[in-house]
Amino acid sequence: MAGAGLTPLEVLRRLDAGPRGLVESEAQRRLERYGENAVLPQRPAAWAWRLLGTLRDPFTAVLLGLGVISAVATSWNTACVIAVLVAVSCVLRSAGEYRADRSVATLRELIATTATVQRRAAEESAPLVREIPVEELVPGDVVRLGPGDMVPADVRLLRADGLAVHQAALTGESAPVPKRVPDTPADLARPLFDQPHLCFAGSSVTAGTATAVVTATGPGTHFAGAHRGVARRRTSAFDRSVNGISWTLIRFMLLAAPLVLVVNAVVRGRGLETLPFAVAVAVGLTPEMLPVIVTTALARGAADLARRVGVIVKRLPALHDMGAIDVLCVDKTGTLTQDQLAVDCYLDADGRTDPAVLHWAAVNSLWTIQLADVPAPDALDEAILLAAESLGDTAADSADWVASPPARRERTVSAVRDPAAARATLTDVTGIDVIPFDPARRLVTAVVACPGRHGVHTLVVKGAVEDVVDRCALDDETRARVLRLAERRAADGLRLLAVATADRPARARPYTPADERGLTLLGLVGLRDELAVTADDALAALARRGVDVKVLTGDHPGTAARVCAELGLEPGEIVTGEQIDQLDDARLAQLAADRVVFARCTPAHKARIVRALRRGGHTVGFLGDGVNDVPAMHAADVALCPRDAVDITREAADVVLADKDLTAIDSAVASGRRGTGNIATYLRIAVSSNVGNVISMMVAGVLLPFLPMLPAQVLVQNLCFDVSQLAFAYDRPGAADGGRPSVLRPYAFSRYITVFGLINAAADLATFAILGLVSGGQTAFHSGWFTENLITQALVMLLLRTAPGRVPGALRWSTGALAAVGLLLPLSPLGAALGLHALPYPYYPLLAVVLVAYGAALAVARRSPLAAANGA
Ligand SMILES: Nc1ncnc2c1ncn2[C@@H]1O[C@H](COP(=O)(O)OP(=O)(O)OP(=O)(O)O)[C@@H](O)[C@H]1O
Repeated sequence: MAGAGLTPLEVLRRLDAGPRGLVESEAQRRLERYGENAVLPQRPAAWAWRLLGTLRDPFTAVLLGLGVISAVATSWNTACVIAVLVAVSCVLRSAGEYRADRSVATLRELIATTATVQRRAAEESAPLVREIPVEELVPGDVVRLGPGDMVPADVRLLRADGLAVHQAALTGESAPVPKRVPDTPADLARPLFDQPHLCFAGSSVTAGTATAVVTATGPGTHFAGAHRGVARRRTSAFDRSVNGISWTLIRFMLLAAPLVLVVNAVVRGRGLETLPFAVAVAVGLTPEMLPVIVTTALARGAADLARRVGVIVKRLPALHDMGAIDVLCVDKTGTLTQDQLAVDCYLDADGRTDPAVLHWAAVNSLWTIQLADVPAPDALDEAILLAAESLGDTAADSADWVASPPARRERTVSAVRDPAAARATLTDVTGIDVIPFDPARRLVTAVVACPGRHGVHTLVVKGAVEDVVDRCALDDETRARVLRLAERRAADGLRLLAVATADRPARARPYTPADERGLTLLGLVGLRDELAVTADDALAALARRGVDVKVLTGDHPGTAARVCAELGLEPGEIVTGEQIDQLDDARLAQLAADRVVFARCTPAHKARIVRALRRGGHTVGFLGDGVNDVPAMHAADVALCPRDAVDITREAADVVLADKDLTAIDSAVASGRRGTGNIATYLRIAVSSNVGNVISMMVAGVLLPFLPMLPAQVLVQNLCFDVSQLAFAYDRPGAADGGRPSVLRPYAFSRYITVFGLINAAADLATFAILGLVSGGQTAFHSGWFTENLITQALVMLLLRTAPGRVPGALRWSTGALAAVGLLLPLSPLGAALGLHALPYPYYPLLAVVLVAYGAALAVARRSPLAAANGA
C-alpha cells in the first residue's frame, strides 16, 4: 500500500479527507471517479465463456474423447452424433446455469453487506454515522469497524481498541491478527499484511473496534489485485455424493468400450470395425444431462424457497446439502433465544440483592459502548443500562441511548460521536480505556477514573462467572459458594455475568488482559432471555425429519440445559469446553455423536465439534448468528444464519433465513430433499436403463451375426432419452423421501441399477426373440429394438419415480413424446436416413405383451427392499 509509512494526518491529507468524514457531494463525485467498491466483479460471464466452461465437465470431456476416437477411426457418423450430443448438453447446461446464476444474484442482493460510514451533509455540518451499501464506499471515507464486520475496503486505522482481524483470505493464516495504531513510525521492512495499522478488504473483524480511513476500493484493493477470489471451501456433501457418483459412472463407461471390443473379438472374431459401436455403447451409458438436471432442480428449489419462506440459498449445491444433513448444530443465544435480554437480578456473593453490582455492571457497559466505538451495542449491555436507569442510577442516565429499534443504533452512534455530551450525563466516573469482549476470554473490561480518587484507575470487569472468578482474589470456600450460586440461578434459565473491580495506579500505557488479575468480586447479574417463538416448533419438525439437533453455546451449562429443556430437547449430560480440551479427536467424535448440549464453548471448540461429527460420517449443518460461530460455520457442510446476523456471519453462511423464523429451516431441508430426490430419480432411471442396454448389446453382439444397433441409432436414442429426462427436474418426489436425510450413496445406487438394469435387459432379450420370430433381417432388428427401447424407457420413467401418485404435466408430455418418437421415427424419412424402417404388423401386439410383462416386473421389483435402497 503506497504511503504505509505515513502518519494518519499525512494519509488523510493525501486522500484529501478529514477525520470527520467526507461531504456527501464529494463522496458522490468520488464514486463516479473511482467506480463501485466491488472487490469481485459481479458482471455475468459472457455466453461464449459460459459455453466453454461447460466443456470442463467430466462427462463432456469423456464424450469429446470418444468423439475424437471415432473421428480418428473415420467413423464420421458417430463423431457427428457425439458432437450434436455434446452441443445440446452444453447449450442446455449453460442456459440452465445462466438462469440459476441470475436468480441467485437477485437473491444475494437481498442480503447485501453494508458498511458503517461517517459523512457530513455539508462542509460545516456535524458528522453523521450511517450504514451504506459497501459498493458506495470511496477512498477518503471514514469507516467504523466492529466485531463481525467485513473490512469493506483497504483502510488505514485512525483509532483502534483491541482490534483483531482474520485475514486468511489474503494470507492463508487462520489465527486472528492484532491490529493497532502504533505510537512509533511504521516499520516498512515488515510485510504489508503484517503492518499493524493497515487492514485489507477480504478480511474480517473478530474482536475489538476501530475507526479507519479508506485508502483503496474495488479493483484498487490488494484483495482484488491478488486475484485470490474467495477462500477455498471444504469438500461438501454435494461434492461427495453427486461428484462421487459421476466418477463411478465414468469408470463404468470407460470399462464398457474395451469390454464390447473384447467380447466381439473373442466370440465373433470381429476386429476394430466394432470400435464405433463400442464407442456408442460407452456414450449410451453417459448420464450427460446430469449437470443440467442438477442445476435446474436446485435452482427451482432455491427460487421456490425464497418466494415462499424468504430463505436465501447463496450457493446452489448448499440446497442439496440441506437435504443431506442429519445433524444440525445451533448456537443458543440469538438462535434458540431472542437475544432480547432483561435484567432479572443483581446479587452479591452471598446471593443478596445489591444495587451496587448493577451500578458497576452499568459503568462497564456504558464505557464499553463509548470507548470501543462499537457500530451496534451488545444486547446484554443495553439491558444492563436500561435496568440501571430504571433503578435511578445516575451512572446510567445515558441509558437514554437505548431507544427502541430501529432508532437505537442511530442514537447510540450519535452519542458516541459526541463524547462531551455523553460525558455530561455521567456524574461519577470517566472512561479511560477498554479491553473489548472476546469470546475466548469471555470478559470485557472498562477502565475508569472515579471522582476524588486522583492517581487511581479502576478496572471494572464483567463476564462469564467462571472466568471472572478465576481472576479474583478469593479463598476456595467463597469461590465454591459463588459458583454454586451461579449454578442455581443458571438452572432457572438465567444468563449470568460476574462483576468485579480492581484499583491500579493511574497510567498512560494502554491496559491489556494481563491487567485483569487480583480482582475484587462484587457479585452477579442475572439476565433473562426469552425463547425464540418458533424454536420449539422448528426443533420438533427437524426431529420428524430425522435431523438430530445439538446446541453449542458459550453460555453456562445450567442456562443451556434449562433452555433446551424448555424447548422440549432432552439435554442429557452436558459437555463443557474444558472437557473437550481433554479429548483426542476420536473420543470427541464419539462424544459429539452421543451428547446434545455443549456449553462454555469457544469458537474453536464449536469448530472442533463440527469437524468431529463430520469425521464420524455425519452431514452437519451449523446455524449461528455471531462472530463466535464463524469458524464452526466454515467447518460445517452447510452454514445457516438469520438475516440480521453480523456481516461476517452472513458472508460465511450458505443459507440465510428470513428473520428469526426457525421453522424456515424445515422448509429448506424439505426443499433440499426434493431437489436431491429428483436428481436421484434421474440417475436411477437413466443409468439402470443404460446398464440394461449395455447388457443386451453384449448378449446380442454374441448371438447375432451383425451389430445389434448401428452406432448412430444408439446415439440418437440416447439423445431422445436424455432430453425427455429433463422433465425430472420438475417432478415431485414421494412424501417418504422427505422423511430422512437424502444422500446419494454410490453403493446402494449400484445395487439398484444392477437389478433394474437386468430387468430392462430381460425385456430387450424378449424383444430380440420376437424379432427373430417375425423377421430375421438386420434392419428390422434395428428398428424393432429402437422402438422397444424408447417405449420401455418411457415406461420406466413413469414407473420408477419415487412418487407413484399424479404425474406432473412436464413428465406426462416428455414420456408421451418419447414413446411417440419410438413408434413413429422408423416410419419417417429421418428414420430411413438412420437405417430404420417400418416393422411387420405382428410385431406390435407381441411388443405390447412384452411391455405389459415388463411393467409388471417393474411394479413387483419396486416393492422389494432393493427399491428401498435406491441410493438416495
Ligand atoms: N457483552 C458482554 N459482556 C460481558 N460478558 C459477556 C458479554 N457477552 C457475553 N459475555 C459472556 O461470555 C460468555 C460467552 O459469550 P459468547 O458470546 O461466546 O456466547 P453466548 O452468547 O453465551 O452463547 P452462544 O454461543 O449460544 O451465542 C457468555 O455466556 C457471557 O457469560
